[in-house]
Amino acid sequence: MTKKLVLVRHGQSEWNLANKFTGWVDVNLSQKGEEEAKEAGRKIKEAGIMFDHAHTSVLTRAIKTCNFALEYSGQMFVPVEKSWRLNERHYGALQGLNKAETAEKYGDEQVHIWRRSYDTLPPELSDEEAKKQKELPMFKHLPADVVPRAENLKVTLERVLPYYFDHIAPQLLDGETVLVAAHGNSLRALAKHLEKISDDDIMGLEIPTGQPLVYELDDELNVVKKYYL
Ligand SMILES: O=C(O)[C@@H](CO)OP(=O)(O)O
Repeated sequence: MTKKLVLVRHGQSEWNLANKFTGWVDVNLSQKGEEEAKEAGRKIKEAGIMFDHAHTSVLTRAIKTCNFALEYSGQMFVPVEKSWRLNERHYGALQGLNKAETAEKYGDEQVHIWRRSYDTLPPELSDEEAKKQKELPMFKHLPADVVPRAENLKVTLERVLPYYFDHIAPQLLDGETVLVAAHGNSLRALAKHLEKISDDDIMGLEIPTGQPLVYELDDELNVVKKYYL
């Protein structure tokens, strides 16, 4: 039996709009982002997709996108699980900086490497910033060892996959239809695994905001079909 997994990258955030590196900073959706998330819900409804479970990160922009997608597809009853493991990739000391200004300072090439290379880490948070981050209510229950100071896609993949294997895959294997509302890079990590994309080729994969991406999977969770609604 074909299994269905739908990924939705959160709608445009206030920092996507301001062109700032965001990562684990908990910014809100922009007006346009809310509209994108509602539209994702309408598209899901139109496609007749009904979910058994939904998963999102602990960051507001993804949670709101998940809620809007469920509300506008008429299925707010669906149980939602939240995990830090679905958070955006941590952008380290780049968080809060403007992407264009950073490219002027360090060069386009360096910024492209920080943004899209599989295994180059961006500069880390300072001790003081790391301490402040750890005190935030959404992270204070996490062991210090798992709160990053910076992540590349490789590290992101390594913390997303255990969640996929333990929480999402078992539901798919039970024949359930699952929604994951998360972030550009946590979803790129998941897509890399599902589509068996190489470390080099993953640099070229972009997932647009607010557009539901459907994977149809076989009994061993291999992708048989992939399409955007
Ligand atoms: O700033 C971020 O956290 C991400 C996603 O918006 O940016 P990038 O496109 O560089 O991965």
